[in-house]
Amino acid sequence: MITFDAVTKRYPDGTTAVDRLSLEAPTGEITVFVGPSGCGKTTSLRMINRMIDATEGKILLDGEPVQGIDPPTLRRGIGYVIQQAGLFPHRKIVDNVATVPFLLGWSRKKARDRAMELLERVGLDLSLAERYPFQLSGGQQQRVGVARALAADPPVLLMDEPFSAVDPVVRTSLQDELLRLQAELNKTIIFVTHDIDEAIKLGDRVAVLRVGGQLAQLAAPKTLLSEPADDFVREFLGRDRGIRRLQFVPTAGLPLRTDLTVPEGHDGTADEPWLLAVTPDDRPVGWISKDRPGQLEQFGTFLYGQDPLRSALDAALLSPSGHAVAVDETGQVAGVLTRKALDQAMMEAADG
Ligand SMILES: Nc1ncnc2c1ncn2[C@@H]1O[C@H](COP(=O)(O)OP(=O)(O)OP(=O)(O)O)[C@@H](O)[C@H]1O
Repeated sequence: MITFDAVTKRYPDGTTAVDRLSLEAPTGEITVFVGPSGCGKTTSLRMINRMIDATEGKILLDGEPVQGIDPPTLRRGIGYVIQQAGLFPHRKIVDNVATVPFLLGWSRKKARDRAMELLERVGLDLSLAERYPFQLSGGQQQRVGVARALAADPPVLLMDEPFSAVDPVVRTSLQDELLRLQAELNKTIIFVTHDIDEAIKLGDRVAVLRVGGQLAQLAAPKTLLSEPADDFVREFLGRDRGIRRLQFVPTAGLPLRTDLTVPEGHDGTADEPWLLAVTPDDRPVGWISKDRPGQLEQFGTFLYGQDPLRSALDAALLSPSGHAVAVDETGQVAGVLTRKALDQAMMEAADG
């Protein structure tokens, strides 16, 4: 566990970057620091591995003040990932990752084997191992940065806006990869971002900081969205806070209609305005409208019971029928969540 106990950082020019920050980042969890530019996120992060020293207060690592640990020893137990990956430009990818284990006294072969294992773990093609950083895309470099930070198997990982320099698609896949890795590794991670969506997706807990370096709120993402502590947090969360909340509402147990599916090629005659055409093994093909029976209209699906209500809403909005198609893990239709049932579920979510 990492503990901030009334930590203040004043720079020599008088700027108070962090102001009496107190919080706990539990072991094995991702704690996200989020807030507007200049609110002290990076300063807070760097005080943990003593790249910056606190002016007042204490930071404890499993109860031990970091101020009492010499920086090289401290940093051996702390991986650090930054925005532009910060790779050594003249070393091959495999050697970038092997550097830390090698410095820790591992044999060159063992360090390289470990590096290859980690490159695979972060989802990189091993054929890239012999390349130099400039021969990789930004997203690939970022994965190498994560592999390198994990090389010495540190219990703590500090990540400073690690995914903000890549495009949104790559960014989403890096986020997914981090969550997948974390489910295996259970590191204690502090993750800095200014992107509230990223904070909500990745954080077990999210600390919202305001300019001046004060903690505005520390809460689980769901609580943050439903009970923002004050106007600053509410505003920072943005206008679509209501939609984001649906991310945390389960679809398990929602009533599905199973009488709206018909075999492919059906002529659309029924009392229903919309019917869902399915293959013989129950995979959705398209919606048939009573008004345009010869035409298949597009549909949207969500994984029933696993995807949240936000995905069901998205599926409904993707289709002119306004209904969402619920599928199971095999892709077969579990039923149809009608617009009416969806509206009901959203109303209940807003009340709760
Ligand atoms: N070396 C320094 N000397 C003086 N002031 C500094 C120094 N480094 C940072 N600051 C100031 O401290 C405050 C917090 O900076 P910090 O980099 O921690 O913010 P941040 O939340 O990480 O910002 P960003 O999202 O823009 O990276 C800012 O007002 C910044 O200008």
